[in-house]
Amino acid sequence: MTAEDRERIIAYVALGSNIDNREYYLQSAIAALNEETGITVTGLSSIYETEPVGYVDQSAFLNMVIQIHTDLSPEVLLVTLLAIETRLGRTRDLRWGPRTIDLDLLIYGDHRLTTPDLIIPHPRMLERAFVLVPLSEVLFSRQDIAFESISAHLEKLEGKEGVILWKKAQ
Ligand SMILES: Nc1ncnc2c1ncn2[C@@H]1O[C@H](COP(=O)(O)OP(=O)(O)OP(=O)(O)O)[C@@H](O)[C@H]1O
Ligand SMILES: Nc1nc2c(c(=O)[nH]1)N=C(CO)CN2
Repeated sequence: MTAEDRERIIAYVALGSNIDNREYYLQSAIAALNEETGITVTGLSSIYETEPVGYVDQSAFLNMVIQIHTDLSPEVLLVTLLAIETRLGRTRDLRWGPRTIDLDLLIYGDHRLTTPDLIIPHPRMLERAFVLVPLSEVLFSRQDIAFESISAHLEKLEGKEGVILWKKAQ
């Protein structure tokens, strides 16, 4: 089977960071994903500054969601996400604790999957406004943009322009 024969799946990945430099980690993760064979970044949400949820005694997060086109299987895609997290200094000291970068696979086409290592759709995404708000944005208004414009989009972060301070409703 050639690359052309393989099915291209549209998938959505959530990004989160709450260790400085948060913008650097988001940008680096998006660039790393786009450089992977079998992954093309095709859309992105705005970046939202959000209060920590779950374990609350930690710094505010930057969160966003991206759309990708991929011909990787869900399992290989997950391994790729975990490898990029590790390359960007992610450690796992505390569940839901501070992280340089968190990459969660939210949706993979219309597939449903439950294995010990991977659940799709992401089991906690419907409880998380910091996922649902940017996911809605990328689903409904920002599809299919060119990667070149992603860098321009992220440059807007300098001086915090374009960062929306958003607090979870109680
Ligand atoms: N859809 C998914 N996306 C990412 N990881 C998943 C998914 N389903 C299951 N996992 C598993 O969850 C494990 C732990 O992920 P991670 O350390 O990023 O969790 P977390 O971000 O702290 O918490 P949460 O899972 O609530 O977002 C991963 O190693 C992976 O095997
Ligand atoms: N605001 C916010 N809170 C969180 C986040 C996150 O990305 N943003 N991630 C968590 C574990 O996945 C736990 N809590």
